[in-house]
Amino acid sequence: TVDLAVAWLGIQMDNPLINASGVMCRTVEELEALRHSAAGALITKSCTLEPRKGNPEPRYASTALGSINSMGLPNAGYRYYLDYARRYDHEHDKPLLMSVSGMSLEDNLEMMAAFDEAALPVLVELNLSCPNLPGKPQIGYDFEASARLLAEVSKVYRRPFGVKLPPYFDPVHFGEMADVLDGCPSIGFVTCINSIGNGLVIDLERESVVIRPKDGLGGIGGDYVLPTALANVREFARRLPGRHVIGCGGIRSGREAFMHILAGATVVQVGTCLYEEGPACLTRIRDELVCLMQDKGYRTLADFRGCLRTL
Ligand SMILES: O=C1NC(=O)NC(C(=O)O)N1
Repeated sequence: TVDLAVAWLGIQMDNPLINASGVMCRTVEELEALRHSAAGALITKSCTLEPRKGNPEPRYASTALGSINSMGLPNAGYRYYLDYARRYDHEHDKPLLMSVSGMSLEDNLEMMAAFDEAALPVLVELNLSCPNLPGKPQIGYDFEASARLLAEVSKVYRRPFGVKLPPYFDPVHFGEMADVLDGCPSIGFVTCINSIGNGLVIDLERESVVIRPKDGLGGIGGDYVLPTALANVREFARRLPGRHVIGCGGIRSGREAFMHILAGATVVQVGTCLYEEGPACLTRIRDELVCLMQDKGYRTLADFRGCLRTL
């Protein structure tokens, strides 16, 4: 029989599926639905110091091959998610991860210090890659700013944490960001990838863009991003052997989940597919992954993790 269990950074999951931060995780109701789903763990919507309404709508659209979004970090503020984490039954329930995405270095430090003070058995994923804040660049594309932020965060948050990275598209950049992360001992995991930023989807009939913010520019997710996501997973897993990589991008069946793990991912996150299909997709993907492993003769995820063949 197949065993999907994963133990990493002090948490135990009975399967490797997590929601991607931002999808179905902004309210307690959504988080509770995820907690009752087949997800092996759940992660909260990236939080900011104060609540945010986010960008003007329409700010999400689906396409035949995936999605485009410019949500603009709508969230209830970090205190709301910290409160949910305080009430959470960490000992008996599935692991809870928290995503943090401050609007400034100071905001990130204030939130991370609060999370440190709370000393909850959660894993924090620091978002370096939101592409949808007008006028603000993705920190993950500024290697020096990323290094400074991680050094400062490590001083106020004294436990291992992770980062959500944007996609990189050049081996030199994989190397530069891996060097930044290698230089920060607190980084226990990296999540590759966030949406591919600032794409443009056009509605041919209306001869129009499909989302309002930034004249139609938004983060791309879904089938479009799978090859880029797999490349980032494999390249960071190779360069950071002592850290975990969470694979995110283009997963909509057991097949892509298998590919991400084959490329080196410890566990995987599901975004666009979860948004479009709802939490039942996690049951489907989990079962598809089991069947695929059975067909291939694998009993555990470790039997094939990181074993992608080259030619
Ligand atoms: O990090 C993020 N990635 C996205 O694709 N969208 C959200 C957002 O816009 O809130 N944030």
